[in-house]
Amino acid sequence: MVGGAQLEGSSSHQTSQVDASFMATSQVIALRQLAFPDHVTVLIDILEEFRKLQAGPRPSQKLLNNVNSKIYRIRHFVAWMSEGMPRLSKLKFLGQLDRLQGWVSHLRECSMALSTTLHYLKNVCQFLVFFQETPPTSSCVSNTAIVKAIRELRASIRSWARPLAIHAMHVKEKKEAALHSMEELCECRRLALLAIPKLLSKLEVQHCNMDQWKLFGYVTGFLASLYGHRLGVFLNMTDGQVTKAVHCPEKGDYLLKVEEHKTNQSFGMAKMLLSSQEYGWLLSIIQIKNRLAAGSAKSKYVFFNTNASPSTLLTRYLQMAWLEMNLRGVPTFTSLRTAVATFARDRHGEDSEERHSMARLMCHDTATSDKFYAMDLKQARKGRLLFEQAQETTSTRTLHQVPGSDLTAYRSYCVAALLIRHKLPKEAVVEFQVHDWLQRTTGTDGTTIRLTSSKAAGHTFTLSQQEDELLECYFCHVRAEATKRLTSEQGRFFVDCGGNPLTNLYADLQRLRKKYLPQVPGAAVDETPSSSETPSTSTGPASLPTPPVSLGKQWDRFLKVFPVSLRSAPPRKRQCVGAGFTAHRPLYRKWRNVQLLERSSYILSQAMGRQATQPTKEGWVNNTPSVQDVVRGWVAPRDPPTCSRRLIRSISEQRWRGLAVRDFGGEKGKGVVATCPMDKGDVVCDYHGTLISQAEGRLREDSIYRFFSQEFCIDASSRCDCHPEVDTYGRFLNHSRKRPNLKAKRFDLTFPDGPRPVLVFLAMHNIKVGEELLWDYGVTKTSFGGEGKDLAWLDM
Ligand SMILES: C[S@@+](CC[C@H](N)C(=O)[O-])C[C@H]1O[C@@H](n2cnc3c(N)ncnc32)[C@H](O)[C@@H]1O
Repeated sequence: MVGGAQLEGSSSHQTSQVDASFMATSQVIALRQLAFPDHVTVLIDILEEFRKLQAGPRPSQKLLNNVNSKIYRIRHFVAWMSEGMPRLSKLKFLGQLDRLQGWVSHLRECSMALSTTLHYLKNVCQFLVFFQETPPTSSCVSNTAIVKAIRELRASIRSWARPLAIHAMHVKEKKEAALHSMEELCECRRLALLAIPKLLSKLEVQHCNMDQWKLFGYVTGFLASLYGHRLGVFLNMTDGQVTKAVHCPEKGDYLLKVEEHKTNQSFGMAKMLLSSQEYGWLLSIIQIKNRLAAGSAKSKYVFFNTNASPSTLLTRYLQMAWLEMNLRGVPTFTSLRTAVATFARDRHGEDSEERHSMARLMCHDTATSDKFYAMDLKQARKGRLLFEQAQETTSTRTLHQVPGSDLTAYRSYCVAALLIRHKLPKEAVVEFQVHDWLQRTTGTDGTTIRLTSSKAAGHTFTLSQQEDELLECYFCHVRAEATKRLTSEQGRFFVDCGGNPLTNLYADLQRLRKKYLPQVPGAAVDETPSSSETPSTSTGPASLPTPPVSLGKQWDRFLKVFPVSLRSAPPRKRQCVGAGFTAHRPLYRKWRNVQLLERSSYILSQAMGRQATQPTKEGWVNNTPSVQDVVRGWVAPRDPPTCSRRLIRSISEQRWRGLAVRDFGGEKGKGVVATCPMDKGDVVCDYHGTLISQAEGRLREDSIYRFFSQEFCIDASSRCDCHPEVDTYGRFLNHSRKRPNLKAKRFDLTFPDGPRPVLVFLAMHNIKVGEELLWDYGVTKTSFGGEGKDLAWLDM
């Protein structure tokens, strides 16, 4: 028996390097150490051939390392199989089944990681397959023996699959438990923003190692929790790279590029866009270094050491800062990276362009991570949401648990932004159209909106990005919620909670005034809410001395601590106070209201089924909905969307809900977008025009607004005689072959003036606010003898 050192001293230089690193690991120490028969040249040759085949013509360093590891494992196998055997050059020992079984049991007995054992088995199996295909001429081992050996190894590999899967599950579980939350990452940056300037000023007055390390911890923690860069990126960041960062004077930011890091071969330089403040931190660190003793000043690295090398203890410094910030767990750069990459995937979707561009910035391989990332609660929740959304109807797609008063308050902020910040006259805000919103243009200085309705025509204003987001959120959620029950709407941007155009803007302003300026003497406070809206009861100054913004935050926290469910008991005063909610009464009242709403809807949903349930049977002791509560929540069932009476009315009056025409410009021109969520199967509108025969349709002058069905033609080239005052929607619907969300369906309806066929568009799946409505015109570039061969959009 020979020691491990002899195994290292193999003929190949590369192998010996790998062996050396392997020898350091406990698994190898646990493996029975055997002598590889170096004197058997046929073995050396065949191993060398195998190595070449595995490495291919131009192997990367990583591949070379992997191949060396493979060879190492095969050498171990050969050493085991050949030990004490005669005439080794005949290679008969390779087919010794009992020896092979002994080797497999030996692997099992060693305290190796499961995955490592599996590597041994797979590599040897691969080698034997290679051997079977290209046996050396001196080989006397029979093909049957090799086949049996391969079979034995494959059976072993299969038997490891299950324990390995269980092991992988445990690893994932551990990862789940260690994943930092998004709140932690944000909190880290918030606290770092406060701590870094203080540390910098302290270091300016007097240098102290502890402060310097903490500073490194805070700065790297800040950047890593945002960009998820590897430790190596911070270790290798040099003064030169900082001073050479690309500066954008207009925006005041800097693009910093770090050349040396683990994956620069695949991703190039690691990049970070820094604000001037963040960039200033790095410059200050460099200045601190230059003021210090010569040793540190020699270091070219930003996160310097007392000698010229980079600071190797950055992870320790990060952990020090983390501890000081009182955040959960013990972070490493890898754990922050995992969290950042997980949130990017959860937020933007697995295959989204946003996720991939974030991954490119953080030099991160999404394909590998998808294999190894743990599914966390948030992801599971998101998955559930997908299932729920797949079965969602408009009636269930509500802003759950957001009281009407809060929705109204949100609108008030939007109105106030336009009236007060942008100084728009009242009529302009009242007349602001959905169409104007959809036509807004985005430039470097913000989003510009041009008002077009007669009373407001000529008004133009520019919103900041934040204001744009505020209004977009209002449009997509609050307005969409308000208008969802309407059968048609007038296209005004600001509507009350019943979806009607808003006229009394001052009520909105008064509402805000009442919230924010309760003590202004003589401020005329209009106590009456606009007719169809709920007054904002929970936020009045008398009932709630704390500012309304913090109430919102408190409510979020309150809900987290005391989640509302059908069965949960309202929190007691002691519990509220214990959890830090001193002014708990309004929160408690709100909690009960939310539960009451949930319970009423539950009773209603039960009553729709076969067995109506009495509230008392649910075992609810208090906060039980009364008959009035339940009745209030009841909505009369709507006619099915395709009910002919309803269709005839909508077509005759050209009243369609949730549609707006948007000008996309260019070749595409106008199109129609949804301003309200729509459900699969919803009737969207008809293709409105003059019904003529196919033959007549062909005789008329060419038009892009003519619809040919198999039996008739609808001509929408000009406004129709029945609605000369409106631009009907159907004619503006654009085409998509690959992503249509509407399909055209023929209905035969009897109108007051007689029966006739109509073409109606139905939603093919649930449609979101802002989505363009598209249907497949049924033509491709090759249709009509290739007439449209130059029209790229036909195939899109
Ligand atoms: C029925 S009209 C649709 C409304 C039209 N976009 C407009 O502004 O009046 C059909 C014409 O719209 C244009 N169009 C339709 N779908 C398109 C698409 N996906 N991309 C570009 N142009 C499209 C083509 O010019 C087509 O002839």
